[in-house]
Amino acid sequence: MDTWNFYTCLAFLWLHRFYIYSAVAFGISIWIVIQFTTTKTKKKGEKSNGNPAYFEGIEDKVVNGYATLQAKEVYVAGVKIFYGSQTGTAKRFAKGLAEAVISRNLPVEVISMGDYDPDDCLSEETTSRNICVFLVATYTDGQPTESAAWFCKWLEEAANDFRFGKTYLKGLRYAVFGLGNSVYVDHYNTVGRNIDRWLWMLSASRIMTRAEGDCNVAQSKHGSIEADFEAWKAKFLSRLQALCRGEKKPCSGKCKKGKCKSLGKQSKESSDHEHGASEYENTEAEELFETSSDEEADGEEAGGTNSVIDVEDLGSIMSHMRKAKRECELEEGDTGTNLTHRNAGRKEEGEKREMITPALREALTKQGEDLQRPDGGTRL
Ligand SMILES: Cc1cc2nc3c(=O)[nH]c(=O)nc-3n(C[C@H](O)[C@H](O)[C@H](O)COP(=O)(O)O)c2cc1C
Repeated sequence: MDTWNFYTCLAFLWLHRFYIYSAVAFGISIWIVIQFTTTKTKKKGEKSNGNPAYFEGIEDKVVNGYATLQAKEVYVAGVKIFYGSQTGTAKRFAKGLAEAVISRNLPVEVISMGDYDPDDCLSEETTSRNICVFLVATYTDGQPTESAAWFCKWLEEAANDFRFGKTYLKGLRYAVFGLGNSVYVDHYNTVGRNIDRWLWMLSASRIMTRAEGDCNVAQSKHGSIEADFEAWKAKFLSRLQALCRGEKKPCSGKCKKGKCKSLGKQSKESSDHEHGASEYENTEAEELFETSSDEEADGEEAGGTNSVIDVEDLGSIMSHMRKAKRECELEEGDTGTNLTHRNAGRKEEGEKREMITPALREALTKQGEDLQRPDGGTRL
C-alpha cells in the first residue's frame, strides 16, 4: 500500500513537473528582485550619510546615457600665512588672521618664514589653489627680520635671474601686509614692498593691493598699526570669501587683453599713471584688484631698476614698440597740418603701391582682359 502511495506521489510530481519548475523559477526571480532593491536602498543611504567612499564635491551625472563623474570646482583650497617677525607683532597678526580664516571653515597654516625653504616649496603654490599671505616687518636699513632673510634673498634672486623665467610663480595667489614705521622715512616698509614686487615680477597674482601698517601713530592711516591691520584684515576676508565663491574682480584696465569693465576705475587709474604713481605704490585706490605682471601691459617694473628682460620676451617687446611707434605716427598724421596729411596720404598710397608688384599688375591686367566679353561687359 505504502509503495503504491509512493509511486503515485512520484507520478503526480512527474505529471505536474512544469508547474513545479515554474513555481521555483518564480521564487528565484522574486528573491533576486528583493536582493537588488535592498542593496540599492542601502547604497543610497550610505551616500546621503556622507560615506567616505563618495568624495565630497563629486556628483554623478548621466550624459547621453553615460555616467560621468563631475568634480565641483574648488576655488580656494586653504590659506598659508607667512610671517617675518622679530618682536612678535607680525606673528601675533598672523595668529589673529588664522583664527578669522578658520572661523570661515578654511584650512589655514601659519608659517614662520625662517622655517620655510622657498627653493623647495614655493613653486608648489602655483598649483595648490592656496592663498599665500605675507605679513612682514622691516628693520634697520630696510632689512628683513633674521627669520625672513633667506626667503627675501632667494625671492630677489629668483625675480632677477632670467633662468627662473618671468612666469615662474604664475598661478600663485598672494596678499602682502607690511609692518613698519614711517619714522624710518627712507626705508619705510621696504620689505613688504620688495616681496610684493618680486612675487609680481615672477607673475604671481595679487589678490589685493599691498597694505602697510605704520607703528608711527601720528602718521598711521587708521591711528595705529593694529588698526591698520584690522582694516586690511576685513578687506582680505571679504576678498577671500569672494574668491571662495569663484568670483573674479573686474579687470583693472591694465591688462593686455583689454577686458576692463570698470571704466570709472579705469579712468581713475589712468590718471594715477599720469601722476607717475606706480602700481605697488598705490595703496587705497586699487585695493581689491587682482593683478600679475604677466597680465599687465604697461610693464611698470620692466622699466624699474631691478628689471631683467628675458631674451624670449624680446620679440614681443619689440613688436609692442613697433606697434606703439606706428600708432604715434598715425596720431601725428591725424592732428598735424595739411602737409602732414598729404605726407600721410602719400605714405598710404606708397604702401598700397607696394602691395602690387609690376609683375602681379601685368598678370592681373591680362586676366581682366581675358575675362572681358566682346560686348564690353565683364563675366560675373
Ligand atoms: C631697531 C628697529 C629698526 C626698524 N627699522 C625700520 C625701518 O627701517 N623701516 C620700517 O618701516 N620700520 C622699521 N622698524 C619698525 C618695525 O618694522 C615695526 O616696529 C614692526 O611692527 C616690527 O614688527 P615685529 O614686531 O613683527 O618684528 C624698526 C624697528 C626697530 C625696533
